[in-house]
Amino acid sequence: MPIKASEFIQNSDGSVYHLNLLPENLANTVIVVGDPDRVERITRHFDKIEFKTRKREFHTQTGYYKGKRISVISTGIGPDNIDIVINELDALVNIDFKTREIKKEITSLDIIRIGTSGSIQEEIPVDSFLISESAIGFDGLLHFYDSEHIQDLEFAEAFIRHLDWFPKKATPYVIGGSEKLIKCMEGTGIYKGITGTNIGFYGPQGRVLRLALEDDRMNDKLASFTFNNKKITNLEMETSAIYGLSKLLGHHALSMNAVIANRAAGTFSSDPKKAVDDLIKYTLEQLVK
Ligand SMILES: O=P(O)(O)O[C@H]1O[C@H](CO)[C@@H](O)[C@H]1O
Ligand SMILES: O=c1cc[nH]c(=O)[nH]1
Repeated sequence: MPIKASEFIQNSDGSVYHLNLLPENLANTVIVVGDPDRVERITRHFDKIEFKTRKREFHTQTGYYKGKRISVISTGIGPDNIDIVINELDALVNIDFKTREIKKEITSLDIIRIGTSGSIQEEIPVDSFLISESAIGFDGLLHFYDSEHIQDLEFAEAFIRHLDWFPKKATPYVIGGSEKLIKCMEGTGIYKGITGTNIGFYGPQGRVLRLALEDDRMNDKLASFTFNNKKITNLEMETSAIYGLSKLLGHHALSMNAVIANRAAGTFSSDPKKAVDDLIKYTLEQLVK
């Protein structure tokens, strides 16, 4: 049965609604970044760019790095955008754009996020790199999908108890990153940890400018929580949603974080652009090693 016009939406040229892409425009290795300007900062290292498009915050370039075909796509900020990006990436490989039916053979993408993040552990300094071994989502997105079978429910329950989590906030969910991609990306001096994904940059990450927080001890409690000897290391705004939707759809996903803030120490990188550029170069090299 073809998927209805209101559910799987194609533009007049046949491309998918928000990303503006046709299946042939996408490589099977996809780098996702928050900032649209970061797309070019990645593809300037490419040997060749074969395709470029942009719509809203979703900028895409596909090309070759040392012979490997890679697409780079910006997601903009937040898990709501990730819902769009991962569903449309999956549609590009797993829905037939002519018949609008789900394909019999499912294709698995490698999806690597290169993002910025704030450390909540004092010993993880600014300008370091961190691989998100798993993610804890405070955003609630995954609960709209049939997803309990892929969540680490025990971890989430221990977390809720430790933080005395306010029940009007979304229930936290925990999802692992791709083992295959962790092996590909790990290296000397690269931290590994559990990344907290937040629905905002200020209050949801415990930042206070003029507004009081529901729990002003939240970041201390986040930092002191341990589960199976693992700690929550850093906060950002996309990884749990990427991990959750990718796992449900059968894709491999991993987040690489440039730590630009250290929340425990109250410090911020003096050159965040350099930290991101260094992480871009590292990640590209690991993909072709
Ligand atoms: O640098 P990017 O990839 O945008 O990631 C981080 O930076 C943004 C907030 O400044 C959020 O998107 C957060 O996840
Ligand atoms: O502290 C930080 C830094 C970058 N991105 C975030 O979401 N938080």
